Amino acid sequence: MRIIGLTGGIASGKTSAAHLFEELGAAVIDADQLAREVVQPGEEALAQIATSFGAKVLNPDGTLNRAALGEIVFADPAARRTLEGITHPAIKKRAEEKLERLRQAGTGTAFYVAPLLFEAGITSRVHEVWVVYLDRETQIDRLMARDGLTREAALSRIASQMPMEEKKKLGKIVIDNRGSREELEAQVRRLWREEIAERE
Ligand SMILES: CC(C)(COP(=O)(O)OP(=O)(O)OC[C@H]1O[C@@H](n2cnc3c(N)ncnc32)[C@H](O)[C@@H]1O)[C@@H](O)C(=O)NCCC(=O)NCCS
Ligand SMILES: Nc1ncnc2c1ncn2[C@@H]1O[C@H](COP(=O)(O)OP(=O)(O)OP(=O)(O)O)[C@@H](O)[C@H]1O
Repeated sequence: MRIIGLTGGIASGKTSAAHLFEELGAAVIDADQLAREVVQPGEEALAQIATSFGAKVLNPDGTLNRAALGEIVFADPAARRTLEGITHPAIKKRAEEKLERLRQAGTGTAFYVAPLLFEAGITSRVHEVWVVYLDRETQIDRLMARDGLTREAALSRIASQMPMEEKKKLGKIVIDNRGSREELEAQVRRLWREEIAERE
């Protein structure tokens, strides 16, 4: 099974691109989704987060208060590393399990969508890396609009990741998402045809 790592900066359009590939028939595993699964009530990682960060990162019903935790970790690199130390092993384990299931089902190509593919050193687990790219101002605008963040909060999230220009240099294929959704879709369709369908 060929595994394509799909990455890019925050709000670059990874999820949007992955949905389009999925509509065309691709198998997709999304690290952000796995990150949500591993902190569900009853999961070990949630208990560890509560121990490390205190009850202020929990909602009254015991679920994770993502906004409160986000405010802490995107302003403090040491806190972010603590959180990653808890969640990343659980995310990687779940990803391996899902990939194994796809392999057993005879899947030809699978996308592993992960914002921190480079930062977390997961590139060795995929066969090639594709990067969804966006210029900084468009990235700030889309991030503020999607998550209702101030410019300052958007900038601190962007600063917590490898700069997009660096990521762009490391991609075998770069999907340019500066344009419209239609332009994104056209690129995805072309890549599907030329890089996946014709090779399977
Ligand atoms: C801090 C948390 C609670 C904030 O939750 P929130 O719902 O606001 O954001 P969400 O999870 O949807 O992430 C949105 C985007 O933020 C960026 N991001 C998330 N975690 C990180 C991180 N540790 N470092 C840098 N960027 C990150 C990614 O681009 C991601 O796509 C959450 O992101 C989290 O648990 N992060 C740690 C797990 C992790 O590293 N996830 C990234 C995928 S491996
Ligand atoms: N070509 C486009 N034109 C306008 N808006 C877009 C385009 N592509 C994506 N968006 C919007 O930009 C925002 C970010 O896109 P998306 O959620 O796909 O990014 P992402 O890389 O998965 O982000 P994250 O790293 O935070 O998970 C979303 O609100 C999405 O609807």
